[in-house]
Amino acid sequence: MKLGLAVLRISAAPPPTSAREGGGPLLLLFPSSRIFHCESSSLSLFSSRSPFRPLVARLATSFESSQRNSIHSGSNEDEEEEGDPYLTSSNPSASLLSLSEKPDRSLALLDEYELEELDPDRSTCHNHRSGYVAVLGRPNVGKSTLSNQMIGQKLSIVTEKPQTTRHRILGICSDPEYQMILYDTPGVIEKKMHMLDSMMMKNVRNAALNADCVIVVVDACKVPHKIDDVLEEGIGTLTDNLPILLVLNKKDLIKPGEIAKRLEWYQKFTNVDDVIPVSAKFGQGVDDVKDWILSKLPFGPAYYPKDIASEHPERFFVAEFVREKIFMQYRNEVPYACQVNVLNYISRPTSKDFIQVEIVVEKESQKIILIGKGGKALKVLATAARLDIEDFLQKKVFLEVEVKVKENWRQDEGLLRYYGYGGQIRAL
Ligand SMILES: Nc1nc2c(ncn2[C@@H]2O[C@H](COP(=O)(O)OP(=O)(O)OP(=O)(O)O)[C@@H](O)[C@H]2O)c(=O)[nH]1
Repeated sequence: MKLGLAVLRISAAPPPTSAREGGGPLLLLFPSSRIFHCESSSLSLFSSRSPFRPLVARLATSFESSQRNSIHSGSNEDEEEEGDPYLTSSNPSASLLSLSEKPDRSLALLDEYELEELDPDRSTCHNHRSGYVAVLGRPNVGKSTLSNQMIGQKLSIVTEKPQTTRHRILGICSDPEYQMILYDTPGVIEKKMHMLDSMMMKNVRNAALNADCVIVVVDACKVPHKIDDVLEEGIGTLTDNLPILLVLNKKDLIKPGEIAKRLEWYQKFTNVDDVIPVSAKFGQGVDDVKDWILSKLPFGPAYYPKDIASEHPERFFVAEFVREKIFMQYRNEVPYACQVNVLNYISRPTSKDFIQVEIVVEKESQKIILIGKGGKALKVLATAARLDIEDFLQKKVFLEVEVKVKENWRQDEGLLRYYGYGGQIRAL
């Protein structure tokens, strides 16, 4: 394969005032002699201090395709009219990253330019395993807690409320010997109240399409139950081909004798390959789960550079942190009626980064609750979110939060796709 050396800078909207501290031109090896040199940058994604350097090759492809789309739609009015109104060339941030495509392993191999792994012998990968794992289960069973533990970093927000996870979150756990790519998925629900629920469940299913093995998490505190609903919703007809592990989570909350009984029940009455009891919250049994996954992953090179933990951009996690705080601070229906969008993310080398966030709610009454008397509640929320975001980004930020009403956004397919529930998120 012919290699090309590229300097990649992908533009974000609006363009940052300048490159972020600690960033710099990024040298990449591409599997062609073509040179990418796109103006401006969102070097926040590639900052040497950030662990979240998304798979640049995919972003480049995504950027390239959005460029192609703009040119194409500009030359063909009919097609532009038929297209998604949110993704036209007038929306410069329409660079999309598909969450259902597996990246090309050979590209990931080349991306590891920084590492000695460019050693040509590595392509044989006799001892290296890599693959995808779908983490499925009903709401609130501890899927996100388990995924975070395995990755060793908080990528998915965790609250005591069910259905916190809305997106399929891809987390990458790497070691010199392996790379496991985990899809933390929204909890499987049978009753779909909104279009949002249906789209979330479709994303659960798509996670299994890529999977080399599946983990079904159940809550050890609950009376043992069949997991057919989870398998049907999450895997569909793929059941025969995929190794399945049942993780009996929250074992810290029940007596050892009870754990043994539950293990026996699940081994007897579910059609899974193995059952492992864990306490995801306290990290007990998590290594056993990892060992099981490793035994099921195929041999082959890594899909992603070894030093990244996710391919979601930083702005995705910023929005998730705000959403987590909403779940923690507000009650009843309000958190479920909220959608958080990052409108602006501007890196400023001489002052704090500027992040502008909107919280979309469905009703004026929800907006009033969110803001609180004299804006107090919103201020508490923004402060709590900012502290977590700063901790995550390892730098100070200026966070501006506004609340908007969009009636029935949970039923609006176009908006839902724009918000990233259609299996594609904005890359930058
Ligand atoms: N005691 C105990 N609590 C746990 C354990 N794992 C998760 N939890 C708690 O269970 C609640 C739900 O955990 P999550 O990880 O958000 O569950 P989830 O399955 O991802 O939830 P959804 O977003 O509804 O899909 C949180 O309050 C966690 O702290 C565990 O091993 N032991």
